Amino acid sequence: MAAPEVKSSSELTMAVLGCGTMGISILSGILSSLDSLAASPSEPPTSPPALPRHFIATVRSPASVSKVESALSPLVKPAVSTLRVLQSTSNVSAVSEADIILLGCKPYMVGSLLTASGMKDALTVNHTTDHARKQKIIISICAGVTVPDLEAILRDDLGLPANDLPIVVRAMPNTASKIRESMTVINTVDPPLPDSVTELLTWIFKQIGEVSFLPPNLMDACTSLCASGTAFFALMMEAAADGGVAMGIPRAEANKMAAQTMRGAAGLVLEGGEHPAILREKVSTPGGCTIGGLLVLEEEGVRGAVAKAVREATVVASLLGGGGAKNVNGPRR
Ligand SMILES: NC(=O)C1=CN([C@@H]2O[C@H](COP(=O)(O)OP(=O)(O)OC[C@H]3O[C@@H](n4cnc5c(N)ncnc54)[C@H](OP(=O)(O)O)[C@@H]3O)[C@@H](O)[C@H]2O)C=CC1
Ligand SMILES: O=C(O)[C@@H]1CCC=N1
Repeated sequence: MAAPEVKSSSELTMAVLGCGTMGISILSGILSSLDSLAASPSEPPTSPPALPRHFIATVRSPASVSKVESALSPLVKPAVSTLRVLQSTSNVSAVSEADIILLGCKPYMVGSLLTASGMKDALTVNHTTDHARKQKIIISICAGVTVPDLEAILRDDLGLPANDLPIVVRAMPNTASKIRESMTVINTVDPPLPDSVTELLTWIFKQIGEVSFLPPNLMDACTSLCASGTAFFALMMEAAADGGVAMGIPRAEANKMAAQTMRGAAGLVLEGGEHPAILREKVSTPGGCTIGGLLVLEEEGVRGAVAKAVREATVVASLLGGGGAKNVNGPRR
């Protein structure tokens, strides 16, 4: 664990407030990426002028401090990056020190965390220095919490003057950030973010996977398709492996075969440029086993069920910012 260091102008500090499953996944990806960049310095420079190299992660409990330290410390390389893992009592000092603040807490915690005593000073722009350099960037990955929600908390609840508001960004990554295979959607805003901020955001999220920019009205659907989607595909993978086990394949082999087959199908679409429907047809020999299996899936309504799950999770996601959804799946069905 490295101690805080004097930063050069090309080094930014990023604080992750609430470094749980997602915070660990995102920091794992970024730390690995910084290490790879340092290992291949001859590559053409495509990075923004200043990169996040100093990281502060906060969590509530001492047990989580140990968990985050053991997950991330092996990825911190001296001369490349530094990391401090602190308890939530240090949220304000972490924000004070940071250029970029990633909100990785649960959606219902955002209000209390951003209005903690001392947070106003920690977030206030220092007008005695260069404004552009000192305006902090808050990136929220919290499901259902919109940019206007965050700005209202900062302006109305915390009392920050409008011209002192940090730059607020909503992004939706997924847990595959950990292996740098996230699908992250960044919420576009009007007026657009400054180019330098877009460049920095793109760099951050490109280090952990693919990045798309979409308007705010689609962010809940993106949360469902990309973030919850990891769990949806995991369930399908598990179901396919179960079928294999039922037909005699050992569990470990079945899990590996299901996962690699899913990866292969995804690769044919993403890298091979194949449309999913054409891919499905190419595998379906007339009178063969694939069409037999596919028709069972259609008769059982799998297509409709999967699409309905994406629609349902979109609705639930939209309710998470206002204190949480009650009776998930209850009143809407
Ligand atoms: N899980 C996912 O796949 C995805 C989640 N998201 C969003 O990401 C956010 C985080 O989700 P996830 O990582 O699953 O949640 P976790 O529960 O894994 O992580 C939340 C973290 O917040 C910490 N925490 C609690 N209170 C405080 C506090 N006052 N100050 C600082 N830290 C605190 C917790 O610490 P402790 O462990 O000590 O309680 C924990 O480490 C959510 O808003 C969710 O909507 C977005 C995309 C995908
Ligand atoms: O289920 C949830 O609420 C979180 C947000 C997106 C993925 N997991």
